[in-house]
Amino acid sequence: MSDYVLKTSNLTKQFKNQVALNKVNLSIKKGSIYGFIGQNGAGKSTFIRIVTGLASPTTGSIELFGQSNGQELIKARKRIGTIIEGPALYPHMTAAENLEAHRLLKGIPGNECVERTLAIVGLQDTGKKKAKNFSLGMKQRLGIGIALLGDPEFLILDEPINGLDPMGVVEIRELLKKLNQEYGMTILISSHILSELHLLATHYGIIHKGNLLEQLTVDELNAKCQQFLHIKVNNPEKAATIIETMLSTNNFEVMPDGCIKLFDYVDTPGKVSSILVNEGLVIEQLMPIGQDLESYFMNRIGGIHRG
Ligand SMILES: Nc1ncnc2c1ncn2[C@@H]1O[C@H](COP(=O)(O)OP(=O)(O)OP(=O)(O)O)[C@@H](O)[C@H]1O
Repeated sequence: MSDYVLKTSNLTKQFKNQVALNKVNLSIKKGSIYGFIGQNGAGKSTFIRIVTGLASPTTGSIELFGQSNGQELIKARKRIGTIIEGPALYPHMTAAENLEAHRLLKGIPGNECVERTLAIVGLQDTGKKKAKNFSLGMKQRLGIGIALLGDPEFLILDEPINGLDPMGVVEIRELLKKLNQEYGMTILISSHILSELHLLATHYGIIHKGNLLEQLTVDELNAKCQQFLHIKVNNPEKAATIIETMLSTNNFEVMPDGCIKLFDYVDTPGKVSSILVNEGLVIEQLMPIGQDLESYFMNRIGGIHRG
């Protein structure tokens, strides 16, 4: 059994004079939450449409649950749950009625799944309230509920957080975490804002102008974005002792060249410098280094440097 739910090989989509995807080799590990990041027009929707079978590639191939051809690939696609172009809700129906209508459309036997799904997405207490009166976050959760009918193993969501208020973002994040951790679902979620996927994705893929620039794990991304104070003094050993005793932290590293990376006090460099100076050290350099997630993304795609 492959460890991967999805693997693409040189996936390319060319519209008349526009290359929407250029030889994309993307892989998604079973059990991961894969954050697919790219600006508007980067190629995310085109990628998702090909994976879900709504469009075909110009060249290249996809392997889904180990299947890449004909009927087997069609069968493998039945193991995907997705929201295509916004949740297909019936505005005059309640949450339960919406789920029931979609259950019948999908030909899923037995209506027990309706109550179960309502509970999973946290809409079990919405009673007679019609979908048109739901908040955006609730609508999105109902859309995810519809995608969950049929017990998919792989959930694909195109910009599900787009336009939600902060509360809605938290609701969706918590729901997706639950689906991943409690139900073992693998999730592909696209966004044009990297920081939206922070605290959620375990893996990231950055796409720009149809090219997959980088795939990295959350630990690799955090390491790249880690902020620290870069300190260069005349006596690093003494500085290390002072940091430990007077700043009560050992969250620092003395580098081979004698420079110190201090991972605490990044927002209060003045406190660090005054203590070091008071203890008689000469500071040659002391500055915060590192970047936030959004700056990393912008730098990676060649945008403006804000870090
Ligand atoms: N049917 C089409 N015909 C021609 N060009 C298309 C078509 N669909 C997409 N494109 C182009 O392909 C590129 C990638 O579009 P795509 O919708 O995949 O990007 P995206 O990352 O999903 O962005 P968005 O979030 O804006 O949808 C864009 O330049 C877009 O204009």
